Amino acid sequence: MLRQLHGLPGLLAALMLAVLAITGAILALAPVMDRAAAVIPADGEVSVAELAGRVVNHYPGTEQIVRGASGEVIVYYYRDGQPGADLVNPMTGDRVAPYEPSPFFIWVKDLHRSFLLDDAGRMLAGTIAAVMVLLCISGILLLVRRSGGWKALLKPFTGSGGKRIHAELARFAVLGLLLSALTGSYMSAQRFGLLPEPVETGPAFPAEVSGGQPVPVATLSALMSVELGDLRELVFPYPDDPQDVYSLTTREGTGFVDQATGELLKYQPRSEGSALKQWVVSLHTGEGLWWLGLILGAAALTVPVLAVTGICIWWQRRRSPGLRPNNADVAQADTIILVGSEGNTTWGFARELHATLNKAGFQVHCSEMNALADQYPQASTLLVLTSTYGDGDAPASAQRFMARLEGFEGEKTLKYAVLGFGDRQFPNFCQFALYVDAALDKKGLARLHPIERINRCNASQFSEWGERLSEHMGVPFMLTYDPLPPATVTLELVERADYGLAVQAPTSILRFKVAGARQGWWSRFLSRKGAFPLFEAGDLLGVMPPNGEAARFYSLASSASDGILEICVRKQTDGLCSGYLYGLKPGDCINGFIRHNPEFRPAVGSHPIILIGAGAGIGPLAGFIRRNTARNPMYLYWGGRNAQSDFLYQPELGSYLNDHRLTGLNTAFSQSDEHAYVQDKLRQDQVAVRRMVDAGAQILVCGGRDMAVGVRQAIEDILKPLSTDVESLRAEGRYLEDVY
Ligand SMILES: Cc1cc2nc3c(=O)[nH]c(=O)nc-3n(C[C@H](O)[C@H](O)[C@H](O)COP(=O)(O)O)c2cc1C
Repeated sequence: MLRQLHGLPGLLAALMLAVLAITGAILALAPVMDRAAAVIPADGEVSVAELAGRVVNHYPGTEQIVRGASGEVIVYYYRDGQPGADLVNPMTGDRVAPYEPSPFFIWVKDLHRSFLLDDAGRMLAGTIAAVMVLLCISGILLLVRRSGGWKALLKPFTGSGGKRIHAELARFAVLGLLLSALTGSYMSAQRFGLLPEPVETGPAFPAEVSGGQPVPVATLSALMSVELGDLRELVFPYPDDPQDVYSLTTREGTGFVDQATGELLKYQPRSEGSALKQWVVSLHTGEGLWWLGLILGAAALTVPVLAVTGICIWWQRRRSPGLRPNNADVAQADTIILVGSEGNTTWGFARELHATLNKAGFQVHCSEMNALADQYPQASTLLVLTSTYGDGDAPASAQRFMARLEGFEGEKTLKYAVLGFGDRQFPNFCQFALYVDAALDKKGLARLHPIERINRCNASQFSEWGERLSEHMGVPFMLTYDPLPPATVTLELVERADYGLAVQAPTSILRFKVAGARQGWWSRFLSRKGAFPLFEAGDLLGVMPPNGEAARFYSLASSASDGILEICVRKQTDGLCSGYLYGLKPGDCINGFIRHNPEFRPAVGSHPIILIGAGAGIGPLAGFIRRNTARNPMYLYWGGRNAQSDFLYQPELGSYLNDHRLTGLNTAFSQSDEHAYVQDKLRQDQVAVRRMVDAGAQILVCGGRDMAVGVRQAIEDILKPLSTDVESLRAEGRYLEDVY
């Protein structure tokens, strides 16, 4: 909000602000030049009477003497019937120079006051001054936020480029700009009647004047008691009119002086309103305060630079979609997301992460990697999402990251996780993310979670990473983001098989007819919008829940060549989408799309495949077995609750065993006499499992998170004698998990 309040008016008014500022800076020179040209006597050295006496000696036709705000003395006179004005030396009354206001300054003043547009322009200038007040106040608050508090306002700023220049200049200039803007707004408001303007009528002409013989002006007692420094103007009486008087205006007020007696007649002190107005004018123009004028002028000169850098910042922010309006401040954030991106797709994932963590109650700051701050005082978690380009090079928004990391003084308590985005087709898959992970480790930061790499923006890999991150951060949340909104097709339920009701694990195998699916080469050839893509068991079916929430993903238990689309769904308590699917009757239709998941597939070849799952996790495993027409050795370990109630795929598995698509089946039922879980069966079978792994077996695990943790532990124990472990198998692509 604060940022919009600062940015939007700034953008709109940038050009006009620059005009006002530059002309203001030029005008600020006028008092300095006036002062430089003037002869200024010391305080108390010259009285108005002495000055007037000296001037009259040189200018017998003097009409008026004016003392400018910068101390210069101007005499207006008539000579040979012609009016004239000279700058004079108050010590002698001599002419210093003819008084000719510079046409250039007059033009600049008009431009400054009204954009050369009279009243309409004056109103516009007044509005711009008010916008400037708003910009200054919001800018000060942004500076405070950026520095991490009022006390830190004078500390060096972090950041680089335009942002840093903008912040540093603003810190230098903001008070001067605020003063100019406030006084300018005040003057405009008075001029247009928004604030009361003091009316200075002056005293009425004196009813009684001595009318005596005029005496020399230098001897008039009322003028002798006024110091030159207090004089504003002295207007002389008409020559040869004894009834006329001198009109004297000083800093304090206005009065009349009898030209024969020297007496002060009818003095009227200046009103408070008028004095205030004069002060405001001086504070705005620097008149009489030449040093303030210089400061204000210097501050005004920063405005064009602030406008240009402000526009650059705004443009950069628009181009970096990850910088969200609800982005927490560096100084306050407990979680930092840094994004390395060239084509902006990684920003989409970062946005989802940012929004999800925000919802989960974290104070999240998200920025590009190039904007790595020197420190994050409140942060405990640093999440880096980066793509890779070229030969393992940094993407555009991360090119300065490594250099900035050298100066990074982050807390050693800051824990980090790196998520790489790349493409396995490149030889250096997510190489830059690997470099970043190693560099952060070298810097002494602790890993919150080991680096993971996402191939071709795979949405389900991202969701799975989110699950593991959620575990590490100790707060439940789900990441669902699909960079390309999928084209859905309508699927009609043709058959369902229900299990598990008796053991409170209602689970259904749902089989859909794929409307619009085109199989084989013809499908590929046509491959037009709306055609259903080919799919394999282990791929994911994305289902849009009826209330329009984000898609939920279900592992496919069939391949396109099976002629049916099959999923296995366990109805979750309060599960929005699982409840929706579980409630379908044959003939009902849903909208779905395919998300390929090539990461979760049995390897081709003759090495044994060990399939491990529990509950509905059997779906893709059953699909793999169905497709095992080559009769490669395939073993299934599966856990349910009770053989009589939720033995999913029991008839199919029997027939797969019979035709040797399945080599061995080992089941565990937790609500039977044996009270066993699938990991218990693995341990019982550990010699066989170890032998298979030693022979190059691949393990695929599918099911709930708790089951996966138990299985991992069991396999870890089983592998101990082999001097290998789950992580090594995982790195070789021999331990795959599809966990939810
Ligand atoms: C020219 C080019 C070079 C790439 N080089 C690599 C690479 O070396 N390693 C890699 O894993 N991915 C590479 N990629 C894939 C991108 O990292 C991947 O598409 C990523 O999702 C892009 O994210 P971004 O749009 O946020 O930059 C490359 C992509 C392009 C277009």
